[in-house]
Amino acid sequence: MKTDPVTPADLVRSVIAVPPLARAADGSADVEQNRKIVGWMAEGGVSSFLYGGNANFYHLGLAEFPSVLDMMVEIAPADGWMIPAFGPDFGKALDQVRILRDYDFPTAMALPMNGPTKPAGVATGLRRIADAYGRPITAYVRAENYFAPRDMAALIADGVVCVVKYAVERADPGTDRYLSELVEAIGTERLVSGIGERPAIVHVLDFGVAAFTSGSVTIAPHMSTAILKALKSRDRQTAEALRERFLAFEDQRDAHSPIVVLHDAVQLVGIAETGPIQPYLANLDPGQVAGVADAAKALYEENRRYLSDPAT
Ligand SMILES: N[C@@H](CC=O)C(=O)O
Repeated sequence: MKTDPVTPADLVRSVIAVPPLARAADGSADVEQNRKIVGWMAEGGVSSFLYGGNANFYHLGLAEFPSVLDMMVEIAPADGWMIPAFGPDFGKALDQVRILRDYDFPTAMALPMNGPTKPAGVATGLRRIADAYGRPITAYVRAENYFAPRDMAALIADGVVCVVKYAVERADPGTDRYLSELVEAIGTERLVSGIGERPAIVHVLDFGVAAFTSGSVTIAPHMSTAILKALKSRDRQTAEALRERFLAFEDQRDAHSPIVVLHDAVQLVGIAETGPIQPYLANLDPGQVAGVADAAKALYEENRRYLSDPAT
């Protein structure tokens, strides 16, 4: 498992997978099923695994936190970069990074707080959390002006933040003044696109961000890895043709909850038993299952076809 400090090169060596967290029927994190998920992605060229939103870390309590971190260490591939998350509120974040100090993860991600915040307060909070952790943290922005670009530049310059995951959704990802301001303030080498395959091409090729995170890579790791490869060689046409195959599944995720659909889809296609999702989320409603299963199986099948013949 990677334990040395994060460098810009780490961000581009693999798609940064954001997998679900499989749980056993009793609700405990299931080591063997999570190992299967990681192993499947590793076969597809993935070596970076971020346990954050899709693993529903938002609702992970303090008491369970160490056992889930232990599991991440246990299932990490030899060359794997495992990134846990903490938060989203400041108090839980501080408590969790005190636990994280006992582990060798080189960074951990601050989940974005979807509640009362001010940009200056977020900047101060991230600085205090990183101080308590004693290591640089990964920042995650999902909402316009969550933090000020100039504050983020200072946090990076001071070694407080080592990666920024950008996930503000736009109808047209090519029109994004906040992202432009962020690029202007912090550059691109520590900035990753954080909304999966859909906006990744525009973020990487047009805004210059370094790489991208993905949930659907859990279903189709070989094709997602191929998108990263195409982006690295600035082959937009290949990247777009591959991305097209993800969209029906991404539509299901957008329609019913990206986290829940991914969690249940991994089981529906037979990669692993993901089991019950932690409240306050809930598994798919019965009426949603058929549509999700169809789209997930189609994506999984596209990946299998790609694997047997990348030219198709
Ligand atoms: N939210 C995106 C990327 C992960 O953070 C996804 O699930 O595809």
